[in-house]
This record gives sequence, structure tokens and C-alpha cells, in this order.
Amino acid sequence: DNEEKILQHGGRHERYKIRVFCRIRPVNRNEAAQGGVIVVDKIDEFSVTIDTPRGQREFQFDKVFSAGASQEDLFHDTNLIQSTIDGYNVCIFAYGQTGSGKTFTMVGDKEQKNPGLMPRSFNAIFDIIRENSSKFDFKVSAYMLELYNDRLQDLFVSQAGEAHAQTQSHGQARRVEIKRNRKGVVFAQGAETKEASSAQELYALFQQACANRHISATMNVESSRSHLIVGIRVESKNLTNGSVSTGKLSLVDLAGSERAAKTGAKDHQLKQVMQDSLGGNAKTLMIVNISPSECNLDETLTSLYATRVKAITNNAQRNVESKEIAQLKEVIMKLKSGQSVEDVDV
Ligand SMILES: Nc1ncnc2c1ncn2[C@@H]1O[C@H](COP(=O)(O)OP(=O)(O)OP(=O)(O)O)[C@@H](O)[C@H]1O
Repeated sequence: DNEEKILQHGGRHERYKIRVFCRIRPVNRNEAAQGGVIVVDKIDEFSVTIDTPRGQREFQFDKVFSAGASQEDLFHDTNLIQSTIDGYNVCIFAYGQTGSGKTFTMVGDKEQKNPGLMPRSFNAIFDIIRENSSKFDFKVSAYMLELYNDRLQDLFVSQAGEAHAQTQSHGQARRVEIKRNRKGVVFAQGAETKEASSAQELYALFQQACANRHISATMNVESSRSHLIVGIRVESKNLTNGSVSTGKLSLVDLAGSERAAKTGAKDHQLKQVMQDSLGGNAKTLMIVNISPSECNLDETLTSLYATRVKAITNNAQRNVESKEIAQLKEVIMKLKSGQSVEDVDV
């Protein structure tokens, strides 16, 4: 098991090494037109070599996917959906230069003939829910954000809707801010959350969110400058003992890394979004996407050096609360909303 688990405190905490996958995309037409010289080679399941003018460099990963690897292969090896249901913070993100295959990996192609990790995760969440519905009550909700020029935009609020809301609130734009709760879990305060009761509903929410992006995710040069953040909360109540656990799956399609590096100083919000994923309490998987071609050699090397984070260990922690605490919270909620609290509640 490459998760390198060390159980502590009755299984509530585990040391979790951040996993890093490397995915090499196929040569594209543009690269073929420039000669199509390939400088990247997957030499075994865990290693890639890069031919540079100064000699060959070798990089190690938890897994390497060559140009022939399918979307199914990649999703199969991520293996983190059960953890989300079990109450962990899980983060999967794609890193790499513009055009290296981040969106293909996370979302898939435009026609969804080859769906990526997001739609596959949506399906897997509801498959697991269906299998366990006799023992647990589940609630799935999502928020979707775009981070553009260091500003967080709620993708469930259309820009037309936002303009209307600003008129109503005397020009005050609704703000989404990244905050951290007492357990250290990062959340997007002020972001609209929507419930979904099937994978299809979740996908429809995702499509609605994409329609509200600043720039369409395909074709436009500008697309590479915005980060897409999809957050999915899964709350499960154990029907036998009443305990409640809340897991969060964050799926992040980062902006092109070469631009992120150039505007690095301004990316404060991105740091907060990612802070519980890197060195925090999440189970994190980073996928570094690279081009195989000589013409992208410099960016490929930069990406590979930048993602050598194998030493970072997270303290993954389940978010479970006992039946008693869950009940107390319910009582407090009722009191706050002015309802009476019966003896049986406590
Ligand atoms: N593994 C792959 N197999 C087939 N096609 C791929 C693969 N990876 C990427 N592509 C294709 O290459 C093109 C660029 O990929 P993609 O849009 O995913 O790059 P990106 O890293 O998200 O770029 P940007 O930073 O500009 O958003 C797309 O047309 C995509 O379909």
C-alpha cells in the first residue's frame, strides 16, 4: 500500500505522504510540425528520464503514466473516493504548463468521450453511497470557484446575477473568502453550496459552473490564467451509532504553471486554498502533467523540479464527531433559530 499509513490515536490520525503522479501527454500536432523530437521517456512504473543538452536527468514519482495511459487507468490509481466518504479531506490537483493536459486529466475532453477525474469521481461517490445506503444517511453538497487575478469568483453565481445582487446591496460585491476552521479545515466562506442527489445532478452543477467562468475553459489563451476549484462535501451519518463524518474532496485544475510562477507574488488566495492540502491534514494527490517534446523541454524540467515534494507528509485526520456532539450542535441550532428544545433532544 503506497499510502504509507502509520496509524495513531486509535486510527483517527494517520501520517500520509503526499503522492505525486506524472502524466506524459501524447505529441500534439503543433509539436509534430516542429519536428516532434521526444525527450521524455518512462523507463519504469515510477521513473521518467529527460534528455537535456547537459545530459540525462531522472525523476521518481509514485506512478508514471505514459502517453498511452487511459483516463480509466489514471482514475483507478487515484484511489481516494472511499477516503472522502470515510471523512477525510482529500485534494487532487493537476499542475503543469499551459497545454500539458491538466484540463484533460481533471475534466476530460470537450465531448466527454474521455471523461477525466472530476466526472469519474462524481460517479464513484454516488456508487459508494448506493452500496452503503442501508447503513448510512448521506448528504452531498458542492461549491465551485474560479480564482482569477487573485480574486475568488463563486461559479454558482452568474455574473449577471452578481450585478443584480450588487445593485440590491448598494454596490457591495458578495465576497468569497478562504478561511480555516478550528480543526484546521480550509473552507470557502460566502460561497454558495448546492446539494446533489445523484452523479448526474452533480455534473449538471459542474456544467452550470463552467458556463459562469470568466473565460471558457477551452481554446482561449486566457483560460490558462485561471484556477478552477471544485469542492465536494460528503456528510455521512452512521444509522447504527449516530456518529457523523464529513469528508471533503477538492478537485483543482490549476492555471498554467509558467504563468503561476510569473504572477506568483499575487497568488495569496491560492496559497490559502491549498494550505490544508500541502503540509496540512489532507490526503493529497498532485498530478504533474508534462509534454514529451523537445520544444517544451525547459518548462517540463521546471515542472518536474517544482513538484519534487515527496518529503512532505500530511497528518490526515478523519472528521468524525460522536452522536453526542452532533446532538448538542442540533440543540444549539434550534435554540439559535428560536425553537424550543425538548428534554429528549439532550
Ligand atoms: N493524455 C492525453 N491524451 C489525449 N489528448 C490529450 C491528453 N492530454 C492533453 N490532451 C489534449 O491536449 C490539449 C491541451 O490539453 P489541456 O487543455 O488539458 O491542457 P492544460 O494543461 O489544461 O492547458 P491550460 O493551462 O491552457 O488550461 C487538449 O486538446 C487536450 O484534449
